[in-house]
Amino acid sequence: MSTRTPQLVVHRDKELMAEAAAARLITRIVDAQASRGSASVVLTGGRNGNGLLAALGSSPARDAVDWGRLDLWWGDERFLPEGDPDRNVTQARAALLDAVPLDPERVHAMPASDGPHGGDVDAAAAAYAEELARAATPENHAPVPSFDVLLLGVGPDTHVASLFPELPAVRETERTVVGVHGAPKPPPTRVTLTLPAIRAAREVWLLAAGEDKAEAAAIALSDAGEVQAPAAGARGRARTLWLLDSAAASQLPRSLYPAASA
Ligand SMILES: O=C(O)C(O)[C@@H](O)[C@H](O)[C@H](O)COP(=O)(O)O
Repeated sequence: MSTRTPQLVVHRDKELMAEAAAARLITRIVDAQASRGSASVVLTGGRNGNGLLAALGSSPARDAVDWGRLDLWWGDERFLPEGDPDRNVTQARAALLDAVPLDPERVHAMPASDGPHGGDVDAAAAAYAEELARAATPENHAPVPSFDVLLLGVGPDTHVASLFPELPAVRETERTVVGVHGAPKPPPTRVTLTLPAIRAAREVWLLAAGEDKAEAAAIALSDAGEVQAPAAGARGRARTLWLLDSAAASQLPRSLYPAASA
């Protein structure tokens, strides 16, 4: 199987999906820390991303992670004031980050709308792109680090991060981070990694649970174009993994549905 071909794992329900994904992520982080000294993970907003973080927090294996040697980045952020309950970073802190001994210097939250760039979301996006570029090394494949795992929730319209179908952000081919204006999912103003930044990750994991994701998963895993179906363009350099529950997998063509998943 080519590394460009997404792999699928289907779980009974979203709770099991979150627990299995958390166990998988712990293993991946521990392996990366063992081989390279540190690990880097890109977090996603949304219920499934937060469900994974909560499951990770309740896993006894969480103590296997060296939390001080983990870099955390975000795939997107809702452009709201610091501490706003709708910010992805606020939700991630509540779900897990406040409970583990992370190095604050390695927690790379995206700028808030009351931060140094004020309400200028494009300047905030450019600043985050610079932060990523500073963390990249010459052997990385883009002006962003080669993230070990980049997590993405999938919207019912096939959006990932804040890359919505047909909006300019999904067509970006140069910049690694852009501001989003007029997103169909509230709030309308957001900051997002672009597909070139996402595709610099070693592994991209897409999380989808529930009936309302079934059509999106089927479209993104067929021959859809990335401008119409952004999830179709989210690929990792070494691996692309879709983690689904059975409801989200219910409309997949039989040819894609894995033979033995639980
Ligand atoms: O800021 C956000 O809302 C996101 O990062 C977004 O891309 C999310 O991951 C999907 O909309 C899936 O969300 P659910 O997991 O809640 O369905």
